[in-house]
Amino acid sequence: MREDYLTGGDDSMSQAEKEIDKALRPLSFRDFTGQEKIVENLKIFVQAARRRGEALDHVLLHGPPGLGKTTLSHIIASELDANIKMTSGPVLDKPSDLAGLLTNLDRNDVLFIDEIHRLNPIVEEYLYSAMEDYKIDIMLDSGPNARTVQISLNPFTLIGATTRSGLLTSPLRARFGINSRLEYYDSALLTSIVKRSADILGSPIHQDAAFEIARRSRGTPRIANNLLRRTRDFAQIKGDGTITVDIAQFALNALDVDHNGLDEMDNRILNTIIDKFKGGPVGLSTIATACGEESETIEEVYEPFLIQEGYIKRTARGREATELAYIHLGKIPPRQVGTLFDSPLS
Ligand SMILES: Nc1ncnc2c1ncn2[C@@H]1O[C@H](COP(=O)(O)OP(=O)(O)OP(=O)(O)O)[C@@H](O)[C@H]1O
Ligand SMILES: [Mg+2]
Repeated sequence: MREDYLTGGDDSMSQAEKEIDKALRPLSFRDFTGQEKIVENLKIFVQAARRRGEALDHVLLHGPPGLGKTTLSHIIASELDANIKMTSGPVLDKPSDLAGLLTNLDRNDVLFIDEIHRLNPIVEEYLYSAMEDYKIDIMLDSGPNARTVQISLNPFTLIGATTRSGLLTSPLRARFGINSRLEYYDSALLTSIVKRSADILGSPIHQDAAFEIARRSRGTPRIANNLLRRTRDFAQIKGDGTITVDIAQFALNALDVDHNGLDEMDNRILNTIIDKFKGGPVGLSTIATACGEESETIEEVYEPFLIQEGYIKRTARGREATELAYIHLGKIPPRQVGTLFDSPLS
């Protein structure tokens, strides 16, 4: 499989970190832990497409960051024995950027478009005929001589990834034959991911330590791997290199990951809703301003997990803190405050 990166990559990571990240990335369906139903289906679709010698149907992968959308896309291409070209929505400025990519695809190759919800609408429209009929219009010349010709493309598979499937237009969404939503991972799955990663890094880890990291990773493999790497640093400096549960707890506390796995921003969001807005309901942009974070980031990264774990509720009037959020922060939920003062004698 050949991989072409047309995006700049994540500049926030050092070269060494990128290398580690690459080493930890599962390369086949077999290495990919969890998301069982999605993987089982994809295996069948990939096998069937291969048997027919056809391109796999277009695939949309959506779900919160760090759950394995990019990883799965690479795996799909590799299992198809196809090349993968990678780009992302905001990078494709005009139709000609997309045309350049599409005309360079070999038969049955994969084109991966990350953040597909951020495609320019003109580029998006241009994509429709490419996805549907493997055909695009190309503009020749300009001015009075301008004319368009239609050219045929090699059959290809588009894999689109997004953290915000709600922002996709319905015509685009309808053009994906396979549509999969990745879910948060449970602690057992994350424990095995942590153990596999520790193994690759050559770091001895105790089972209860792997579980501790897993359970405090917000259901997300990327976070689990990051916490493992940082914990490994603590184990090497403060211990003998073995990651024990004591080291894991020490490291996680030092990293501001609380006992339920909520990080500093999660807690700031909950504290804000409760202390500044009486528990809500309060609008997203108001929370964002009060927390000093982008609304988009809160909605994409923090909120889905806080909702899934039952700390906040989304109502028509905004976000509300639940009783669990009060208890988590050691505060008295409003309903109980009422009952404290409602003396049965009065
Ligand atoms: N199922 C899995 N098993 C093992 N490791 C995984 C799994 N899913 C993800 N990972 C690890 O987590 C990291 C993040 O995954 P990936 O980059 O695929 O997430 P993503 O969904 O594309 O995130 P984003 O929305 O931020 O682009 C990968 O580098 C990989 O090492
Ligand atoms: Mg990704």
